[in-house]
Amino acid sequence: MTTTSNRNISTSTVRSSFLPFLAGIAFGIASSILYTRVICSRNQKSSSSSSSLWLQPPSTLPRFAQEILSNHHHTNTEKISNDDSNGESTNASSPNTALSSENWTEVRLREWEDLNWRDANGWQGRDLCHNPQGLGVRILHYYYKASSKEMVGVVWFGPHAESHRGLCHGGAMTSLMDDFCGHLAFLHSTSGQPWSGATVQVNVSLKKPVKVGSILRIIGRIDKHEGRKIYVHATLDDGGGDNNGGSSIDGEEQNKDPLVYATLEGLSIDGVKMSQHEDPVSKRTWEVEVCEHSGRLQRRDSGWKLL
Ligand SMILES: CCCCCCCCCCCCCC(=O)SCCNC(=O)CCNC(=O)[C@H](O)C(C)(C)COP(=O)(O)OP(=O)(O)OC[C@H]1O[C@@H](n2cnc3c(N)ncnc32)[C@H](O)[C@@H]1OP(=O)(O)O
Repeated sequence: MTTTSNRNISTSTVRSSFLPFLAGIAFGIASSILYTRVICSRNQKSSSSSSSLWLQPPSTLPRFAQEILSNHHHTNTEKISNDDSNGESTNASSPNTALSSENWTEVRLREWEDLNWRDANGWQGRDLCHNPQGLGVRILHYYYKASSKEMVGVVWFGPHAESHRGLCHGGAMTSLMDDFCGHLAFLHSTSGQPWSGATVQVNVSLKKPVKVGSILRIIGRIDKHEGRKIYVHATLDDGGGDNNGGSSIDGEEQNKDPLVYATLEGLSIDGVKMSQHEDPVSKRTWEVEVCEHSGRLQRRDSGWKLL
């Protein structure tokens, strides 16, 4: 009797202490599920709200960019030449009038577009300003006019160029200026040495903050060529006019002066050999051809013909 009642007591004691234990475990599991769900949904919300940060450049470009792109059609289907002066007008003109001429050539370097070729030929990363997947400052197009030593580009300032909230680093604007100065010098090199030249001075005046997501215009020219020194002046602006691609309320096109964000006084040195590589890639030259797809004049590096 005593043994049975002891057993009953101990069974009920075990039950009474085990049940709260089970309830505790169940509560723990339920709270951890709830916690995980709350955290997950928070993360989903934050990732979906921050996903706008990872947007690529808009598909509809501002009017000035559309004009730059559409005014460079060329109907000639012959190969032009690999000489700087051939196939291009000798009439120097101001940047704005020159933009409507057909003598600008789109600049295309293989290492900007063909990332497999880039990886296979000695580059170790991605170009700061020309990475097609880049989210910092990205030059979408460069056009060059040899006769007037001018270049114009369409630039997108992506989320990785940010410094102050919603605004871009001055360094992003300066990187762009450095690139512009270097490429203008590479395009106008008279040293006769292929693949040579370097930017040595970039004096950039930052005039106005650039918002993340902006699409702006970079436009400039070689001012002076003294010996090996190439002096470049450039402006980063909004292209003027109605930059949203629309028109004014009464339907008339607005014709505003460009809003200037930065200016450059730069210096490049012609004929500097920056790469120690001795291979066909480092001996590339420029070739001007008509693109068989777009019918536009293009200035391509001869690397497009290499394996
Ligand atoms: C066809 C395919 C094309 C492909 C294109 C690909 C594009 C890629 C490119 C993209 C580009 C993107 C942009 C980039 O990222 S370019 C990369 C960033 N730039 C650099 O890293 C350059 C660093 N600097 C140097 O390495 C040396 O200074 C160099 C090598 C340039 C000197 O060089 P070198 O030893 O040969 O020159 P020198 O000493 O005989 O001097 C010669 C003259 O120059 C004058 N001087 C020199 N430095 C300065 C200075 N700081 N300010 C004012 N003046 C200067 C000097 O007084 C002298 O003048 P003078 O006494 O004769 O009057």
